[in-house]
Amino acid sequence: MDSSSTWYSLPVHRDRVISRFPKWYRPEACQQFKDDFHSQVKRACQEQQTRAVGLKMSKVVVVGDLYVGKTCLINRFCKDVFDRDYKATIGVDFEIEKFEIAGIPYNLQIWDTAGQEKFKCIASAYYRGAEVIIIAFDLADIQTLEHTKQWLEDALKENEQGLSSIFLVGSKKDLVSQAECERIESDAIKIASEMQAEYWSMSSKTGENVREFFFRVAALAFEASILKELEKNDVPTAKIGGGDTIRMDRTTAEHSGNGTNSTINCC
Ligand SMILES: Nc1nc2c(ncn2[C@@H]2O[C@H](COP(=O)(O)OP(=O)(O)OP(=O)(O)O)[C@@H](O)[C@H]2O)c(=O)[nH]1
Ligand SMILES: [Mg+2]
Repeated sequence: MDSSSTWYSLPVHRDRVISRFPKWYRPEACQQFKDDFHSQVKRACQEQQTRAVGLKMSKVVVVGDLYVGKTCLINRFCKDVFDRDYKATIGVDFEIEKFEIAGIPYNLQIWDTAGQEKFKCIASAYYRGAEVIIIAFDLADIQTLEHTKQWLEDALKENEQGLSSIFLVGSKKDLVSQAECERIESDAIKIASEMQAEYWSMSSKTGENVREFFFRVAALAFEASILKELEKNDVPTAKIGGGDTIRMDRTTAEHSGNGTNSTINCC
């Protein structure tokens, strides 16, 4: 059996089953203020009419300054570990996470990119086809928040505007007081709304909000994928039941299932 079929044949872990729509972090910092799946999506899942979504892998790209904690965030969610020692990402890595959402199998390919300037050339080559862009900054280092707009701009150069869901993440919540966190959050939420991003604060050290965040990412990406699939074969109508609008795009996501984890180095 080759590595591409190995990850696929693994069963979905009990801890990756999402049956209820995951909530936002702060209502004023979320782009999709609703507490259930889209009616069309629910119907498609109940009738097992989700077409290729169960076979699909959605691409998530995590970007941000060096040392903000991107690798730790992914490792906390995917492996439930935290490493105090800094090991810079050289180029890019990825992890594949298998979910079951509303009874349908679904996979996220989570790309961890290097924040160091000298590796940017290679990391940016992997931004393309991102269904989700996560921009991370360090709550204990305000300068890293100032750089987030540039990271988003770079990621969007490789992706069509409006087609990727965007999340702004403040990391290392354990390093700041509650009062400090709230002060930084109010600035971050303003930036997030300019970016049309959903905002979250979290800590990879304590694990606070990490699982909740990735569940929210998975559920929103899953919903967007199903709507895209349904729209492919349907008459192109902009409005559907309940007055919800389906986005009318035709882009196909990049598929690259060559293992559960890989490192690509550069320069
Ligand atoms: N206290 C605390 N430290 C953290 C947290 N997340 C990451 N760190 C530490 O911050 C340092 C950098 O973390 P990484 O995850 O390697 O940072 P990165 O963004 O992947 O860095 P590059 O790969 O160079 O882009 C490490 O020493 C981590 O232990 C956190 O939530 N709390
Ligand atoms: Mg890293």
